[in-house]
Amino acid sequence: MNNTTLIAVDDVTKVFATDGGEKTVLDGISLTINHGEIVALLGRSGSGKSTLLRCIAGLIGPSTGTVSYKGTPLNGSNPGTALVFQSFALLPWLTVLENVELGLEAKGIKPAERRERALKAIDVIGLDGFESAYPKELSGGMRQRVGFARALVVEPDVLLMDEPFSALDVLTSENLRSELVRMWSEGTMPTQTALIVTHNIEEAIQLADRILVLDSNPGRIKAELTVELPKPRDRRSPEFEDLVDEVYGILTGQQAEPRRAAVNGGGPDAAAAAQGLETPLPTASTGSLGGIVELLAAHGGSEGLAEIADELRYEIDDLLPVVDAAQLLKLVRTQDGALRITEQGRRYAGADLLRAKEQFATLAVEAAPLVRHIVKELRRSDSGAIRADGVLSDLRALYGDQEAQQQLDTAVDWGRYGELFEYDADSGRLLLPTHPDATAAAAGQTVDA
Ligand SMILES: Nc1ncnc2c1ncn2[C@@H]1O[C@H](COP(=O)(O)OP(=O)(O)OP(=O)(O)O)[C@@H](O)[C@H]1O
Repeated sequence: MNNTTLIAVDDVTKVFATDGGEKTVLDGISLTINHGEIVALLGRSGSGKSTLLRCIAGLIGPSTGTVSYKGTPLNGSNPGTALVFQSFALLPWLTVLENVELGLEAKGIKPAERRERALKAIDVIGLDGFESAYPKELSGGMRQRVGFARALVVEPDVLLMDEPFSALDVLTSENLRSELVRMWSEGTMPTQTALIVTHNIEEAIQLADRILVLDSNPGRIKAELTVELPKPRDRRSPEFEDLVDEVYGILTGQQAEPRRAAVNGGGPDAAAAAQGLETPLPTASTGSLGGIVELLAAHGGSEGLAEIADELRYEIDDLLPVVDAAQLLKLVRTQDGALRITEQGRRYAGADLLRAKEQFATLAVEAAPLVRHIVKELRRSDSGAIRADGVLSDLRALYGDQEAQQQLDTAVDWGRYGELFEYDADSGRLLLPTHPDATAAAAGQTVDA
């Protein structure tokens, strides 16, 4: 591999404004992309992968730090890159050929050369014969090939891909991915250097020479792995499977970091911190929590995370919050990419519904600060009821609108299951189970505060 650095990201931070203040999405990110290598950026949903990719493409600027292309800091879009999006982003009224030519038109290249280069890119990416088709006449896989052709036609030094296979069905994405690996290995791919954003562990291992694992909240580089297995890689090989386990180990080793509210001045911020609300609840339903503990019990108490994801057909974004929640409640623990049931977990799996609920209630009050906070406030109130809005506004300062609501919804799900409190959507109140309106609220059960 040639070690010329094409892209250097130096101590990049990105902060977005939210309703309650601001949110640090990327924090102190430094990385390089060298000529001839394929780098994967792997992380959970919301870890800032797309934001980092957009900073590298120069579509947005970092709040602090720099992104450089061949040693020159960017000032606007990155001239050495082209993007492939998850959603294809084709213009429906243009043919395949015209869609591919579009990127060249923007660069002021003359029509004859445009046509010649577009035809070549179409040929390389396996779209020969479809030049005059319109996007709607193509399958998802073919449309994404157009997306690749449109990026490759400008002959970028670095191809930037944002989850390019995630909108495709499993077989189509497998097919396109394998084809790209083959083209890279055989040297028929015009662009030799790439950065791919993905939340799919196997995809990262299949494609990349180097994997950067991003931590969430805020996004930081948590680990870097070099993948030295020869390509094409056999995902059934023990080496491949070991790597999958290693990445699962890295991703689940993550502790939820206390959130620092960005509101200056400290008022609601300090109050929220005192209540422990800055430690987020993993957004897992009680049903999925019970399910994972039972699955483990049925598997003799221990199973690899990759196998569990396979069995449940879960992506990491579905599985990891459930694992986090089960770990938080000490029902399971992770070890080297495997999940093990704890004594507590065994009791939970073996209990009848009433006992399971009681046990859950104790564990949730012990380990989940938001649930504990709501129970405490309810017990403190004379009426046995509090307004959900008040809790929500404390959460907003820490998490922003959407995530604050998600936090409250999860706490309500947990509180209800453990029969710790009820939520009455009509009046927007949280209620102790002994409150006269609690039974009616339990019968309603919709959460849309
Ligand atoms: N323009 C913006 N304003 C405010 N917040 C934003 C903005 N863009 C992204 N965010 C927030 O930044 C966080 C990271 O988003 P980003 O899309 O980069 O993550 P991701 O790892 O790519 O996740 P996903 O896989 O779900 O796309 C999210 O919480 C998102 O809500």
